[in-house]
Amino acid sequence: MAAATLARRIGRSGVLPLCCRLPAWDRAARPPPGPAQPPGLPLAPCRSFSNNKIQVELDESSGVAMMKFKSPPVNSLSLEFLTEFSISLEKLENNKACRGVIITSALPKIFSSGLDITEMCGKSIEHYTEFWRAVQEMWLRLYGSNMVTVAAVNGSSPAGGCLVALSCDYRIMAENPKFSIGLNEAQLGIVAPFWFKDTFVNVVGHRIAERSLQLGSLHPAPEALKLGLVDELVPEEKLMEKAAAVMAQWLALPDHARQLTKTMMRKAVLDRLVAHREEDIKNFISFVSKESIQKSLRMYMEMLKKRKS
Ligand SMILES: CCCCC/C=C/C(=O)SCCNC(=O)CCNC(=O)[C@H](O)C(C)(C)COP(=O)(O)OP(=O)(O)OC[C@H]1O[C@@H](n2cnc3c(N)ncnc32)[C@H](O)[C@@H]1OP(=O)(O)O
Repeated sequence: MAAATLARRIGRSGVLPLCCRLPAWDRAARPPPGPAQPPGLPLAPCRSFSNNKIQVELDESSGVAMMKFKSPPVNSLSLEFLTEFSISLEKLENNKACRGVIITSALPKIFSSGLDITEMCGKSIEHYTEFWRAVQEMWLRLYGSNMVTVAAVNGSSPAGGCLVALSCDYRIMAENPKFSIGLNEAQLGIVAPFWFKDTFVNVVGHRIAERSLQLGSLHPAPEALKLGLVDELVPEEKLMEKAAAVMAQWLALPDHARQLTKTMMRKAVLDRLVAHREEDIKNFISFVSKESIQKSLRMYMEMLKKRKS
């Protein structure tokens, strides 16, 4: 199905951020999961669905879904990717058998390269509107999710990729100093919107966020740990095992208590975007339509290509 059609469908379905929905207290009561499953073993019984860019497998016995980004070369967050992402989250959220999701990448060395820059270059106002609505939708769903969300960051994760990780409940990163993470928008000559910033501040605090945002810093994994941008580092081969163990720990608590606490911590930030969604889209369009911004984005893309050759 074309991305535009999928995106329109989300728009028509009037999806509300989860902070505005009835919480899922009525989910099937489950006993706390046992010890984490050993790595490499297939999770069973398993329901899986796979779209073009994201693969999802739900282990119904543990209530844990594994979501893998698989959009080469760099898992950039295109309109199509974002639409699949939101739909996948919605499917899991509405599935009573699912209580948590681990988000990772199926590609080596890259978690996600952030928003697809080509979606912000030389496109129509209609396209920018649709794209930005899809970015908002993804964040509202992920940040407002009632599920436990664990990011297993197995590669670099700039800008929008970092936002995905920041929006989860817990971040585990592969301890490779070549992998970096951060909101580097300023390096592209663009500005992270207020809700990117709010999400960042909620994780690392105001001072660290301010410095990192102004400098557009990409932090190598060990530095990201020191700043609290990720919660722990583990050797790459242990990443999924650790993510499963962390998930089991979080799922050992009663859903309703954890979910109410999460809502209490995140609601103000979510509500702020919900209240200003249309204004935020207008701001994005007016910003990205500026010739100077278009020039910066084109130059950045050229720099990426030159660096390669
Ligand atoms: C305006 C309001 C604010 C909007 C907020 C914006 C948020 C964002 O997320 S903006 C995007 C920020 N992202 C980045 O700065 C990352 C840029 N990419 C990289 O640094 C690197 O590509 C990498 C570290 C992610 C991977 O490096 P490497 O493995 O060496 O791969 P290449 O650099 O050779 O890239 C392969 C291929 O992919 C293209 N590409 C990379 N990132 C993006 C992207 N974000 N959007 C679109 N395309 C991207 C890159 O140009 C290469 O293309 P080809 O040369 O055609 O193969």
